[in-house]
Amino acid sequence: KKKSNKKKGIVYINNSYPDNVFPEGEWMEYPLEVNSYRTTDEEKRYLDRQQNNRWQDFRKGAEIHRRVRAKARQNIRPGMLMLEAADLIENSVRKYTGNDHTLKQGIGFPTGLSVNHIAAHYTPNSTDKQIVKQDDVMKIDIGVHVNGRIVDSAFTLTFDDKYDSLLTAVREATYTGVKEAGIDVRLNDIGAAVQEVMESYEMELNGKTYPIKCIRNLNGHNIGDYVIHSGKTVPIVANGDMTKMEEGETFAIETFGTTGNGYVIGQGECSHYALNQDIDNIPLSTQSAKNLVKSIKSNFGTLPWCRRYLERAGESNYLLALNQLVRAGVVEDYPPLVDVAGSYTAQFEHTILLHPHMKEVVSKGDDF
Ligand SMILES: COc1ccc(Cn2nnc3c2[C@](C)(O)CC[C@@H]3OC(=O)NC(C)C)cc1
Ligand SMILES: [Co+2]
Repeated sequence: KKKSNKKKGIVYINNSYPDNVFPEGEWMEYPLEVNSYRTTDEEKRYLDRQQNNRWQDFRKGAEIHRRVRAKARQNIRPGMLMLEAADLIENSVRKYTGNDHTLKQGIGFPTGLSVNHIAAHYTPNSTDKQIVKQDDVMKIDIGVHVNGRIVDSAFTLTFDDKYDSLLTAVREATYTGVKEAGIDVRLNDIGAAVQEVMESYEMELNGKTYPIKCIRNLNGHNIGDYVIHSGKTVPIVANGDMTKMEEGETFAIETFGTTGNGYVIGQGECSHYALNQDIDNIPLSTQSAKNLVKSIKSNFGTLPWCRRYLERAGESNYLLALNQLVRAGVVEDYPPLVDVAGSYTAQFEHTILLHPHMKEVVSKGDDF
């Protein structure tokens, strides 16, 4: 008799998909007729089938992502601690993946809950007393990974419809980026198309009119196995980058709109970190630093993590050693990225898969 894998409160997603075939995302034609002289449609489909396990991993992660973000939208409310909001999201991912931050499947990166002028890379540390407020513009950026295939998708949550034109501007700009993306498309052209849509919007707030700008130093990015940012950045303004997207690549297409300067700087207490690649021969001066690297490698590998996850993995009094690792270049720190105080920033993001024959918006849902 098969041992039931139903531990208390865990609903493995596999029970819903016993044949391990997961729902496909939204299929889109490529904008450019991909130079088909290279391969026939038959060859393209054959090529695609070779990566089926990889595509299934992304689709499983995306199905979990849709369920988790729906729960977030239904349950996050003003008056709640940011810590409670983060736990709600992270426990939901853990419920569907049945593990806890193993390298097999689970949380893909720290749950982003950046509000208002803070655009990205904020998640509460354990001592954080911040409360969700009625007027907040909260960017909920959730990562789910299955075998290192990271689904990176985000939306902006508000509790007041006065921000709706900012959210519409960013949602339409992200949809434009998703539509323009494709094999052989130049990254610059995506940025230009996004910028044109974003900057055609304005927001009326407390009797003042704000033009909506792109945050020009935030970008989308390609995604590698266990690597959230694997080298290519997708600009959200025209930036002259003639690099092309390539077949088989995975991209996080994200745009950020703002009523502020349209430029972010790193500021405030850091929560987000990730092991850098090729760090094995960087000399470490203290035993505590050496022990901490071992713990980070075995818990997260090169996946991004935050202080709460390190504590959950059993580390304490780690801050001095962590700062040594950051100074040595072994660990990268990602402080909160902020526009000017008093400004409002919004984000929408999807993960897209560049199959040989078609583009799949794998994180697409009926919400965005
Ligand atoms: C350490 O935890 C993380 C989590 C997610 C990412 C994924 N990412 N990589 N770059 C970015 C991102 C975010 C979090 O999506 C949003 C914006 C940011 O864009 C950007 O251009 N940033 C600078 C180069 C200025 C990276 C690290
Ligand atoms: Co993201």
